[in-house]
Amino acid sequence: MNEELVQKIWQKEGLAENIREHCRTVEKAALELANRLTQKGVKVNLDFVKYGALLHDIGRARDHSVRQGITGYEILQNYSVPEEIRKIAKYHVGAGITKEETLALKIEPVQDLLPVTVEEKIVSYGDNLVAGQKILSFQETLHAFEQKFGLKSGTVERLKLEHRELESFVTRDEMHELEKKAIEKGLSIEKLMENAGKEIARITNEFFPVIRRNVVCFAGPGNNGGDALVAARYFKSLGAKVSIVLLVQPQTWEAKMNLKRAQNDGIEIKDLESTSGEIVVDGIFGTGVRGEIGEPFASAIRKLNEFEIKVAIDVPSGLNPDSGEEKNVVVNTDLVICLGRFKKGLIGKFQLGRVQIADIGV
Ligand SMILES: NC(=O)C1=CN([C@@H]2O[C@H](COP(=O)(O)OP(=O)(O)OC[C@H]3O[C@@H](n4cnc5c(N)ncnc54)[C@H](O)[C@@H]3O)[C@@H](O)[C@H]2O)[C@@H](O)CC1
Ligand SMILES: [K+]
Repeated sequence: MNEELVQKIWQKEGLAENIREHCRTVEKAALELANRLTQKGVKVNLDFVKYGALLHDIGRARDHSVRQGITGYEILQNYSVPEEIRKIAKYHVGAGITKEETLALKIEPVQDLLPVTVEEKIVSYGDNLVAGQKILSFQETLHAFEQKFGLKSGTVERLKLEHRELESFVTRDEMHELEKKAIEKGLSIEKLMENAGKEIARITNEFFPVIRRNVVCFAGPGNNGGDALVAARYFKSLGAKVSIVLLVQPQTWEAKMNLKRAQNDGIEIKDLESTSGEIVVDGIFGTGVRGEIGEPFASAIRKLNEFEIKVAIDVPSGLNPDSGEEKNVVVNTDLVICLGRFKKGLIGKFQLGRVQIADIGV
């Protein structure tokens, strides 16, 4: 891939001059963001970002509808452009488009058009920040999006998620600092854990209604397990049939306390072997995971992966929260609910929207 090929494609497809200029501005915004991420140790392919930005609007040579991303993808199939760059064009429109929205907008074929990789998200987000030839701040962009799409629209929600993933993520240590500051301000781990459990149940229920369904909460030794024990109580109050799989006795005071509360609430504790259900909540390990995963945790992760719907608390167990490296076993999650902030190790790993952020007060 090189500049010459970009020029050739622009020329051959007859892309209007003002759109070419717009693409140059998006290239600038996207590369600035990509460089900031690289400096923070996030792996980004700068070529994909550069050429993806330059070609993201190629569909507009023929198509000015919301389908232009797919049209662009189709155009780029006629050239020797890497698939990673074609997909940047395909998924850049708005802050991505969901399958349901493609149906409503009559975009065919009906499908999710949501960015996944870090490069796809950078170009989609960079494009959103550009108004005409100007690069706006996130706040200015958010305001404009709220005016255009409505405060509670899916597009505005996804723009915020792009911002949280690309511009306000944290490492394990940074999260620890935020937690300390919250405690100095008068919050406690107990309160943060209560907030976390409540939000996990609420957000899960929004994606996968839990009423009358079997929800199994897997709890590991630390505070990630504590969150799962709190969530169990809230799932019950939402009408789910809840049980807990306790892999080891809780190790922290807050988790121990919440085990008692769950038991007092009449929630059943089940063995790993006898458990089954539809929705499973992964509270095995969060940001405190270290080294390889041994027993009984490795078997628990394998068992958990057999459930139909898998929701991870904070980080899928088995994933390094800073580097994103996968350990010997890892939870294949459908939805991750990050507590307080997006965790660095998850950048570029999930389709936009599949990582939600729970506000816990930090
Ligand atoms: N940071 C915050 O503000 C908050 C964090 N909370 C939760 O707390 C979590 C972090 O809690 P913890 O620091 O207790 O950590 P974890 O719950 O992630 O796990 C730590 C525990 O697992 C054990 N462990 C780690 N790696 C292991 C391995 N490979 N094999 C076997 N055992 C292993 C450790 O010995 C320790 O007992 C977060 O991910 C989040 O879910 C919430 O409770 C609310 C607030
Ligand atoms: K987890």
